[in-house]
Amino acid sequence: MSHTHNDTRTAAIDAILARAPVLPVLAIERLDDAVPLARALVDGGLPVLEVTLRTDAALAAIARIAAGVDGAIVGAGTVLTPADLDAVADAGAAFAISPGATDALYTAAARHRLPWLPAIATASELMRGLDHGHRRFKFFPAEAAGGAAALKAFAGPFPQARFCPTGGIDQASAPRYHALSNVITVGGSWMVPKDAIEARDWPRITALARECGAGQP
Ligand SMILES: O=C(O)C(=O)C[C@H](O)[C@H](O)COP(=O)(O)O
Repeated sequence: MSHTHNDTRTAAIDAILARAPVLPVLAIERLDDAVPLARALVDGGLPVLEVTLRTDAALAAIARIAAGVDGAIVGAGTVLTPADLDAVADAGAAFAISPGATDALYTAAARHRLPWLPAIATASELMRGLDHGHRRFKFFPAEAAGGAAALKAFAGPFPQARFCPTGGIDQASAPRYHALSNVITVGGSWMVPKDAIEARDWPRITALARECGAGQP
């Protein structure tokens, strides 16, 4: 693969992820929640959304948000296979994120039009991703895999790599990641509590989203 293609891919991911300090990770059970939930987050200053493929409603939710929520940039999470990559692109996702990476996904993504963010948890996984020409990665599961200290340590040997840490992060721990130069944005679900979605308490979710941006440059 050419350098130009890799640089273009890196720039495409940066252009999306750098738009907000936090990337909400959503598991949408009721399809009718998709649009109001996305609107609540956009209103709270978090326009970039990761809808995980963990629920039956996920693909339709992505399609509805892509078509119906002004200002939202909706991507897909829990992309496990090349078939998932095709499915989320067809649904209208603007990007795709995986909780890890496989050779099959690296190969498929290299030919795919959709910007894709593979995940790593260790230096060796990161080196494999760099070998495939990637420079941007999800760091998952962030808190369990060493937290901000691990990402800070990656900056030494891997200065070209930047990350979206996700997994176990909350409002209290997010600043430790935001303080690192190799963090683009921080992913998580703390601003979308299950009980708030269940109760359709969209104002509460907007308020929690606003707190994610408070104190950000
Ligand atoms: O489903 C995927 O593709 C994942 O990678 C997992 C999610 O990103 C994390 O589970 C979100 O983390 P929490 O903020 O701890 O909820």
